[in-house]
Amino acid sequence: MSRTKTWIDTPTAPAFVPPPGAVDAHVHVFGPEAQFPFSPKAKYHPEDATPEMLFALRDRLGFSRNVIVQASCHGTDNAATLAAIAKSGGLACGVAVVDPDIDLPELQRLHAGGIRGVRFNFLKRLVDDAPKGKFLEIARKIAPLGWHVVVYFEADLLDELVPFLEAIPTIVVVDHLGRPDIAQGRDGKDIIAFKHLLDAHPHIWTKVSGAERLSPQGPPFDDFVAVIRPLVERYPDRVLWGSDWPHPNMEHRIPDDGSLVDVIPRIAVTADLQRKLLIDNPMRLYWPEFW
Ligand SMILES: O=C(O)/C=C(\CC(=O)C(=O)O)C(=O)O
Repeated sequence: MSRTKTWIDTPTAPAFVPPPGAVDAHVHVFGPEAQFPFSPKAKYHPEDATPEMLFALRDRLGFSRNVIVQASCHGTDNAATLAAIAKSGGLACGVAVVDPDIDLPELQRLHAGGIRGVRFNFLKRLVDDAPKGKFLEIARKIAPLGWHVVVYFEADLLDELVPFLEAIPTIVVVDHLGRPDIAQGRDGKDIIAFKHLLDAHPHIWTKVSGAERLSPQGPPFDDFVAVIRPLVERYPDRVLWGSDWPHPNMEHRIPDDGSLVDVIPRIAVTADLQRKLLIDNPMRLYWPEFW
């Protein structure tokens, strides 16, 4: 598999200036492969996207902190994510991918390394299987540590996943809004179903991220803004935002991170909403000791 590069080295500086202390709550690191080889089961083979590159991007975009989410290309070996957190000087936390037989000492090691959640990935193009029963076992094990669960699925799976999401005993954060079809508009069936889910389950949060993946129109993402702004206003205390750098699998539509940041003030239109989205909500979840 040839290695793919899915990011711009020097993105545009955004016009929007995030408030001091803002958290970019969905990023990844890849490798470096020489030190942290990719999983034999990886479905893509990215170029190295190192912690140093991530921290330079964080500063360029005007953010203070990152949440590093273990990407599927590293499987359940969280070493690259942990190494990046360790290099961040306390400015990054992480979300791990773990096996169901993980024991308490290993969970405590991950906690000491800055992990605050686990991710369950349901995308068939990224993982071979997504065993709900085993995921629930993991969710029960991590709950006493005060961690939460991050779930990545596409809209066509939502109905089927509801009982599973209901059974998770922690906060659940849905990646990229459960990937609705934005072309359906703000009253489309995918968004209506997602609103029903959030209305009925106060423990379910969402990342209002992924404009570059979800918007058929592309920059400046007017279609995404029209559909997602009402959600930020409806669930102001349950939304997170992430750039998704280095944009895995986006080699054919590599986004400019500056243009993604400029979506923020259009979906969170007041200073109060921006503070909740970028500071209050992620800090409550990832750095509650400072909150
Ligand atoms: O990370 C993302 O936001 C999206 C991904 C990759 C991914 O999740 C993974 O590799 O674990 C995708 O849609 O290809």
